[in-house]
Amino acid sequence: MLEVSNLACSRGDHRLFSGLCFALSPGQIMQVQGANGSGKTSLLRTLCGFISPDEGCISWGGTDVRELAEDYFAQMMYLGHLNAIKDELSALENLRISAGLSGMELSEADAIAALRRMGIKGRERLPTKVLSQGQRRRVSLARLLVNDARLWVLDEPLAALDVGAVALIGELIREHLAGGGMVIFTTHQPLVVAGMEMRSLSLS
Ligand SMILES: Nc1ncnc2c1ncn2[C@@H]1O[C@H](COP(=O)(O)OP(=O)(O)OP(=O)(O)O)[C@@H](O)[C@H]1O
Repeated sequence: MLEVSNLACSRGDHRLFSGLCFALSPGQIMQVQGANGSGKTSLLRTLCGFISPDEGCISWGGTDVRELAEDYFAQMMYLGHLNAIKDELSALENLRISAGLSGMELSEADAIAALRRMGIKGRERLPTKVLSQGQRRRVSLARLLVNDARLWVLDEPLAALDVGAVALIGELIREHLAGGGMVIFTTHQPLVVAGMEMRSLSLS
């Protein structure tokens, strides 16, 4: 379980949020809502340990994530709103390298299967710089299919996706939750995850 208590964060001299408390259990999904600049990305990055909070505690399974360090990072998958893929490398290379960086060996066949599920069939070996924005986003999201992280932290996962890909992400999230995973995410577009209660947290 992820537990957040009394979390406060500032960027520059501006306090974005304070006194934030919530918990996320296996099978639960939570959407972080708020206007542009309200601090959604900052909250997600704080949960991932990229930003140190001003105050408060983030714990995973009852232990402070600062103590768990790598043990926490190994159970978490963060996808930022930038795709974090290398333009010169193919979709296949990007996916296999990012799996390797997470400590997983991903076979070419498994990588191709993940990319095909994400609709990248026939373009797996092209440099990603020649793919469309939506295709590049799909390559980035294919990482969700090839990791066993319990906690998915997704910043604007639907950006640039067409209707079919949005539905696919909804299905991937549903499968992840059904398997005991947890998801915290932001989006400015509607996301439907069939049969799952969507919790929300609003920043102002
Ligand atoms: N490194 C930084 N230094 C100073 N201010 C920052 C920094 N990073 C973010 N901010 C500011 O913090 C505020 C919150 O930014 P953040 O990206 O968390 O918002 P957001 O809710 O995700 O916005 P959006 O919906 O536009 O993506 C913004 O005013 C932003 O300018």
